[in-house]
Order: sequence, then structure tokens, then C-alpha cells
Amino acid sequence: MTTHPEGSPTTSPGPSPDVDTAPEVAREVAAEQAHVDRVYEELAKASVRAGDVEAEGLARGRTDRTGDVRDEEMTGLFERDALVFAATRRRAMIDTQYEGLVFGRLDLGTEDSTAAEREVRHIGRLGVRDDDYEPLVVDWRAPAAAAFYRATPVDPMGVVRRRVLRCRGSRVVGVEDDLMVPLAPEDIVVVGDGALMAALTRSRGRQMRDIVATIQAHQDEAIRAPSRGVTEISGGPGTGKTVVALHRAAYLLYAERRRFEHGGILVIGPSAAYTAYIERVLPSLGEESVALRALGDVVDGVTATRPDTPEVAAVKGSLRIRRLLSRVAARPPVGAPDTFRAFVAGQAVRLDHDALRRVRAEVLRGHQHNLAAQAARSALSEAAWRSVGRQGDRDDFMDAFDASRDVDDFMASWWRQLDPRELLLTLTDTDHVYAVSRGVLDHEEGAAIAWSFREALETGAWSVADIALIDDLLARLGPVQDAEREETGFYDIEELDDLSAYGVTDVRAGLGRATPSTRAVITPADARGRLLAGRLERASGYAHVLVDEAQDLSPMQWRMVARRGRSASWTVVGDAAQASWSDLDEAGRAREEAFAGLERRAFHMDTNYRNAREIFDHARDVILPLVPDADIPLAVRETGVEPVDRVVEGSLMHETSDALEQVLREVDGSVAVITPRRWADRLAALDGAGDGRVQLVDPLSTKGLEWDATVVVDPDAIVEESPGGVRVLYVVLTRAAHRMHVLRPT
Ligand SMILES: Nc1ncnc2c1ncn2[C@@H]1O[C@H](COP(=O)(O)OP(=O)(O)OP(=O)(O)O)[C@@H](O)[C@H]1O
Repeated sequence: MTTHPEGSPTTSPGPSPDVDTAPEVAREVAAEQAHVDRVYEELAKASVRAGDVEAEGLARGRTDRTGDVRDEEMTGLFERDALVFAATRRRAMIDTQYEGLVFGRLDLGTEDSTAAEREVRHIGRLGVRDDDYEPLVVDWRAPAAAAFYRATPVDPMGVVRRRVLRCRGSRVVGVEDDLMVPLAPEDIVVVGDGALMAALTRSRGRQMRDIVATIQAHQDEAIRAPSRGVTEISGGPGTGKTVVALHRAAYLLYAERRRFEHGGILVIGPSAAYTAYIERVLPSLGEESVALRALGDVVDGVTATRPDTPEVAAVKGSLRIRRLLSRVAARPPVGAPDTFRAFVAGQAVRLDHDALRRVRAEVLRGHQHNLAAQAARSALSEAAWRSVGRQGDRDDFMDAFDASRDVDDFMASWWRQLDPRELLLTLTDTDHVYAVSRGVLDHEEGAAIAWSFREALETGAWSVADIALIDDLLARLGPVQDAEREETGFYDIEELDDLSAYGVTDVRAGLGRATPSTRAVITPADARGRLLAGRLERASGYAHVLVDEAQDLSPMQWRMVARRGRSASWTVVGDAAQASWSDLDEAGRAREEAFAGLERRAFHMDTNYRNAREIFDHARDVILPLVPDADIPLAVRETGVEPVDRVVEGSLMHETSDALEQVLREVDGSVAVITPRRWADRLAALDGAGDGRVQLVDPLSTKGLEWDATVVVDPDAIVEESPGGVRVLYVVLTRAAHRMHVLRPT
């Protein structure tokens, strides 16, 4: 029996608890199984009904065209159809989930109430009713389920017993009870050691799981907070910030489905590894309509995973870079003529460099470049008319200007469409960078920026920080217009309707036209082609934006995200002590700008559910001396096993392998070897060891993730190599749930 699970006794990791066989537990499990069986039967009936309704609906639809069925009836029919279809789809999905559809039960009444007087309410991932419309399961997000998460012995909210059902598929394998009144009524059995501890002790898989059965009261408050304005969730490592925020997204979709499904919810996390790690949580809660994006993936049409060096990332992330971008965007396109000569209506027109510069500046004051070709042409015509001293008939002159092939040719290069990425690639030239960064960057910074774009050109890959620069330029220039796209050719492939008709079997976005040759495999011709491949899309707005690891966004990244949340409400999750961004003040200001004028509410999480206490103590001792104001949570679980921290005398590979062997024996699930760049090649062979259980990971990519055990290699080098220094090491040291080894090469 438990009261509040956070006071539970020492536990150690081990295989998932299996079916409980004690007679009283078996009786309770059998009773729950009977209810769960009924629920699945009801869902099976709903599936059949869905098929019938669909068939009937289609048949009626055909009759409708002859006038037999009114429009309103059709609308009603399809709404019903859609509902049943959604339930069926969700059931299919939930069947495959780790835990079952029904996961909780409330017995509502008082200490003295009899069984007949008490109400039993089952809680699950979606609401299910029987033929008489009586609820068999209440959706966890419904107000009627709130007491499941909020009831405490101090404020029982009418709950006598809260029960968590442990299920495997549709089979109930155990129950865990919490009694909310001092004494159980005689006919109420209370079993189990606490669902939370059972959940925390289990081994971790490769992906995050939902916590719908064990959400704690303080987490529930953040999950169900009003949707308006900005909801900020802070707390130290492992306090459930991410998982709470994801449940909040599911809650918002439930509570205001029309608004959030239609307007969209965008979830932004630090890396592709992070989005892969969390991507199962929302579908397991029956929600699939949320866009998950890594910071390198926010702009449609371009993707980046490559990090910059800390120095370069600092420059690219800072708002200073905007002045440089503004100068780059205002320059004439590379190769554009710097004088204009033409014969118009029998008069020689000549505009020199300065005159053209003035026309360009004037047009750009009121327009985005890519949307201003017409405005530029007309401003040019006015300048031309002035340059001939306004001689002759103005209308004749303007008509001739408009019809002139010379003007067409000139405009095609002087005001051609500009792709933001093309402009960034002009920054491979160090002298050009010096010219556009005067007064903004010092010499060394300018050289580093030029070098970083040359690296992009060598690797054919943008860096994560570049994506915010591309977005900034896109906002300045406007989207590339269609006519130009046809000319550049990068986009043609996407526009062909049926590629197989051309013998194309494998398309990777890239250069070149699809020719009707046989079995063409289209790949970008070179690294530059890869950098320019794909069509950039203008930022689309969302109704809600959820930013995880918010402490890591650079000011430029805040601006990029803000463009997608201009009329959104926000959930923002972070922990300053885990920051890898160097100038927290500047990022803080950019963040405030994104939220300007919005109402704010804050939630603080202070219980660490991830790390065993022994592991977290070790991490705390590393961070506190250097970041005394770090937000230190309380770790609730103990294993009795201290982390290993030792100097490596012999071969690093051997000793890392030995540590791995040990932890692989001790835990069931996933293991990470976290290594700084300098040892990555040497340890590369360990990736995938232990029958695929071992992952080799760099420190920054561990953000937001967790493993059953970690082997941390060379903590000093991790501090040296990371822009956030000891804060990044703190992240690394707080990733293990059950075991950790720290190895220090000499
Ligand atoms: N109520 C809960 N029941 C079961 N597990 C929980 C609960 N709350 C949190 N957890 C688990 O604790 C672990 C840490 O959660 P999460 O990753 O959301 O923390 P975080 O605060 O975002 O961590 P970090 O800042 O270190 O990335 C996860 O395994 C999560 O499932």
C-alpha cells in the first residue's frame, strides 16, 4: 500500500514486473480484466458500426444527388462517420501501444460509503460508451478524470481509492492502488507498491513513453493550464518538463480541438535525435496532428543537423548578424550589371552605378526583393525618364520602356529572384564578408564566418545555426516567385506529376531537369546543388507553439520561431543550468520580444523522476560550485549503487568496453557512450554494440534524451569543447536512469 508515491522505499532496476500472482491481487486483476474486456468488445462493435455507417453514408450520398436526402442529414452523417472512424483508427493504434487503453479507476464516495453508494469511474486514453451511452471509460483529459491526477490524501476530491491498471495490450497484468482516505472501507482492497515507482524503475526504451497513468498532481496543473498566452515550465533535469509539455499538447487538442487541430501545434526541440525520441508520445495518446521539428528543421524546404564551432555559432546566433544580412540582402545580385543602357523611344538612356543604387534602395524601402520586380521596373522607368531630361511625350516613353527587350534583359539579371541560400553562399568569400560586416564583426569573426560557409560548400550541408539566417533572409526577400523557379531548375522535379512515367524511380531533391530517359536517378550534381535543393517556404503560422529546451535557442532562433507564432499561444520549457547558448541575456531579450504583450503563467517542477539519487548527486556536485543558482530538483528513487568515476590508465577503448559490458549486464534497456569529438573516431566501433543496445552520442545530442545507463568519456574535454561548458557536462551527467560510469583519460 502507498500514500503518496514520492516517499517510496529504495528500489533497484530490473526486468519489468510481471503478472502479480498473490490471490487478492489476482482477484482484483480478474475484476478489472472483465471491465477491460467489455471496453474492447464495445470498441470492436464501434469498428463494425463505422464500416456500416461509412457504407450507408456513401450510398445515401449518391441518393442525395437525386434529391432524396437533405444536406443537413448528410452533414450529420459524415460527422458521425468521422467520429467513429477516428475512434477506430485510434483503437488500432492504441492496441499496439505499450500500455493499454484503460489505465485507471476511481472509486468515488466516502470512507463510510457502501459499494452500492460508490461510483466507479474508469479512466483511459479515449472515452468509450456502451450501447446505452453509459461511460465505460472517461478520456484522461476530460474534467471527470481530473481527480485521478489531482486527488491527494489531503484533498481527496471525493476519491476513496485511486487505482492504476498495469496492462499489456488488452491484458491487465497488475494493479497499483493509492488510498485517499485514512482508512479503507471494509470492502475496498488496496494493493500494489505505487504505480509511479513501478514506472520509474522500469527500463527505458529507445523512445520516450507517455506517462498518462502516473501524471502527478503538480504536473497535471501545468498540463491543464489555460491555453491562452504563455505557459512557462521550468525545473531541473529529469523533472518531466518535456513529457508534461507533450501531454499538455494532447490536452489542448482535446479541450479546444477545433482551434488547435485547425491552427496547428508546433513542437520544437533541439535536435533530430530529440524529435525521434519523443515522436511516439503524442500518437500513443491518440494525437497525430502535431508538427515536431528540430531547430535545424523549422524552415520548410531545408534541413540541417551539422553544428558550427562554438565561436561561429555565437556569431550566427547573435542579433548582430542581422545588420550583415540586411546589407547582403540590399546588394544587387551577383553578376548584375552596374550600369543601364538602352534606346527607348529614340532616346539613349544611361543610368550609372549610383543612379541604380538609389533606385534599388528606394524600391527596397517599401518591398521585399522577390515580390518587387514590377515595382523595380517602374522605378527604373521613372529614373530613365528623368535621365533623358523628360524630353518628348511621357506616355510614349513609358510605353516604349515597357515594350523594350533591352529592359527585359536588364531586369532579368539586375532584379532576378534571389534565394536566401544563394546569398549566404556569397559569404564564402572572406573579402566580401569583411565588406558587409564592417562595424558589426571584428576581423577574426568575419574570417570565421567565411570559413564556416566554405565548410558548408565543402560538405554540401548547412549548419543548424544557418537555418535561422536563411529564415531571416527569407523574411527580408520574400519567397522566390514561380517564373524564376522554372528558370533555375532546382524545383522542376517536384512539379512533375507522375515521375514514374519518365522512368524515374528514385528522386532526391536536386538539380537538373527530369528528362524522359529511362530509370533516371536524380541526385544533386554537387555540394552547391545540395545546398540549394528544395523549395523554401514562407513561414506558416501555428495556433500553439511549444518550445522545449528553450534555454538553448539563440536570439536568431527565437526570431525564427516567433515568425511561426505571431498569433499563437505558447508553452515554453527550459532549465537555464542546462544551457549551451553563451549569451543568455541576449537570448532572454529575444525571447521576451516573441512573447511581448502576452499573459504569462509559470509552473515549476522540482522532482527528478529520471536519475537515481546516487547519479543525480554526482551531477549536482559538478554543477553547483560553478553555477550556484542552478535549479536543483529532488531525486526520488535510489538504487543503492554509486556511479563509477575513475581515471583511465590503459587503452580508452578497452576500458570503455569493460564499463559497457558491466552496465549491459546490470540494466535491461538502452545504453549510451557519450564522448567528446576528440575520442569519437576511436570509439566509433562501440556504436550498436550489445545487440544494438549501445549508442555512441556526442554531448550536445544528448539534450532532452535519457538512457538506462551511460558511460561518460572525458568530462573535461566535454567542458572544453562545448559552448555551454560545464552546463553541457551537467546535461550529460543527468541522462542515466540507473547506472553511470565516468571515464577520465589521462
Ligand atoms: N509522472 C510521471 N510518471 C512516470 N514517469 C515520469 C513522470 N514524470 C516524468 N517521468 C519520467 O521522467 C523522465 C524525465 O522526464 P523528461 O525527459 O520529461 O524530463 P525533463 O525535465 O524534460 O528533463 P531534461 O530537462 O533533463 O531533459 C522521463 O522518463 C519521464 O517519462
